[in-house]
Amino acid sequence: MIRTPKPPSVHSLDVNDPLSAILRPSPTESEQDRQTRLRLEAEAKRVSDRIDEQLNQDRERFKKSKQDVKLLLLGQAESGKSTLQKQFQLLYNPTSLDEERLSWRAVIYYNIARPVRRILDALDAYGDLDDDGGDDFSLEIDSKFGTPSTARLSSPSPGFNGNPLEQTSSSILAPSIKSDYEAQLTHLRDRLSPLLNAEASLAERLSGGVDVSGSGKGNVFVRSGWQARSLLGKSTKGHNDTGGRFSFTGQRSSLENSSSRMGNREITPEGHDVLIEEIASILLSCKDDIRELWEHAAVRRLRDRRKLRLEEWAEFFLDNIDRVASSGYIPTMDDILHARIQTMGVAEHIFDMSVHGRTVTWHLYDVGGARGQRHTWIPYFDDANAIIFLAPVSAYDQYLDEDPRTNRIDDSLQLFTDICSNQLLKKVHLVLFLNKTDVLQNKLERGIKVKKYITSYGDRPMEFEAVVNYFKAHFTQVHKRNNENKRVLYTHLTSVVDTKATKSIITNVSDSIFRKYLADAALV
Ligand SMILES: Nc1nc2c(ncn2[C@@H]2O[C@H](COP(=O)(O)OP(=O)(O)OP(=O)(O)O)[C@@H](O)[C@H]2O)c(=O)[nH]1
Ligand SMILES: [Mg+2]
Repeated sequence: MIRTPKPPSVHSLDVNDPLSAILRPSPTESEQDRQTRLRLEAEAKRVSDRIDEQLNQDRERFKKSKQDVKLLLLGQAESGKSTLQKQFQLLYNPTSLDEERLSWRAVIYYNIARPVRRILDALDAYGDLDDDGGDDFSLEIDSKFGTPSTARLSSPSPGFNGNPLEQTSSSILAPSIKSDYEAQLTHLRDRLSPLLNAEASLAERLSGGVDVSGSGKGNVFVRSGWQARSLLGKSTKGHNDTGGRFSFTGQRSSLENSSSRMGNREITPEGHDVLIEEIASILLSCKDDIRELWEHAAVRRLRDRRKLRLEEWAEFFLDNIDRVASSGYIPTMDDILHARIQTMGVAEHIFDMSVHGRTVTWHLYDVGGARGQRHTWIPYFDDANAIIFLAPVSAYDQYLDEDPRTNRIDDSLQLFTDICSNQLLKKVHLVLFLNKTDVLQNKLERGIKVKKYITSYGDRPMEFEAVVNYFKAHFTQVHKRNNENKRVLYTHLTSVVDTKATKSIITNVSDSIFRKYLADAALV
């Protein structure tokens, strides 16, 4: 070996290599220059070694994660994916959801402020409806529903986008009743104005200032880890006592930036969340007005006539307004399961699960289901072991926020067709949740006819079993038509807000996903 009189450089210099020639120190290099060069080279080597080490770690993690189970939750917006994710979290990493309890107040308060505004707007638009006797608009139905792969229901009445304000008012009132009614309404509006004003601040808090165009009724989208904005100093990522992990996908840096920015401004040194405490006191002071509005005969009439259609979560929180608006309110698990906030992008949740004496790491991907979010799913298809596809069977009388001409069941069927026929997903274990069965039951009890929205349903009975079987047959047919690999479709009727029932379904589904995973691993 040739020893150089000077300390070796980090670069090995080959006399024939033109790059080495450039890097070679000048023969006239002074001692001071030499020291500087050596210091810089040592620093460069340190950085380079750190990068190598990081790359090695990433490679190891990637190799190991190849052995993990990857489960995608897919389905249209509002189908229940994030709610199902919360049920997984409750089952396999319960303390993490417990730690988030307080941060859910922002969502729940938003889930109250927004419907209160919609009720007032509907009252403005329709007045004290007592005239037309008719219920909601009628729809033309496309008989193509019988062929799900091309199924499409035709447009509802022009101008409708789920917002009653966009429909024309046809209120006719006796003048004296009208003035009483208007006085009442004006009074309520005044009393509720602080809450209405708070809506925008809540939206800003939840979205971190990100405005997503095409979000339909003006709903707020959140990125994974939004809870960090309200967690009063607790971290939502990293390991915790139970070994469960929660990680962010793709958007970590912007989330962390906004989290600390907002945290500094809005959390007092005593740990009080200024904005949320302020809104809690507004709610407390107008709790009776909200109840009065919610129970008002005019509002009941608008709901009965279906001029005002509130989503299940809005009804849930307005029904529970006394409890939720009380002082010192802390959300219950049931409240958290009912809270609604739209997912943006893909959120990855990681936890360990022990099945048949083996502990395996699971990656659960909860995706945003709105049309504008669906392109973000594709990078996750390559690696997926299993999919749970959620289709809300209660949605037969609803239309997409993103496209008010598309019936939600149609959209679900079309999306399911895309998933079943996707080449990247051909070998993936496939589970179908026909979800929101409790909401379906409720709609049928209220006499909301399936036939009115889906003519092909015809005169079949307005009974739960018949309706569910009808929808199930359509999904099964889609699967059969796109099933060269003869894969099994596991179907469950679910209401994912029901913790007890969902727990047993999750256990059952996890078990079958794991068996398939082991079988595949044995073949590799
Ligand atoms: N009653 C009832 N409500 C449900 C059920 N499943 C979901 N929900 C509610 O429906 C709303 C929407 O559910 P999410 O889980 O947020 O829907 P998502 O599929 O994640 O929606 P995106 O994030 O927009 O794609 C929430 O308020 C849930 O509480 C169910 O089976 N029954
Ligand atoms: Mg979601």
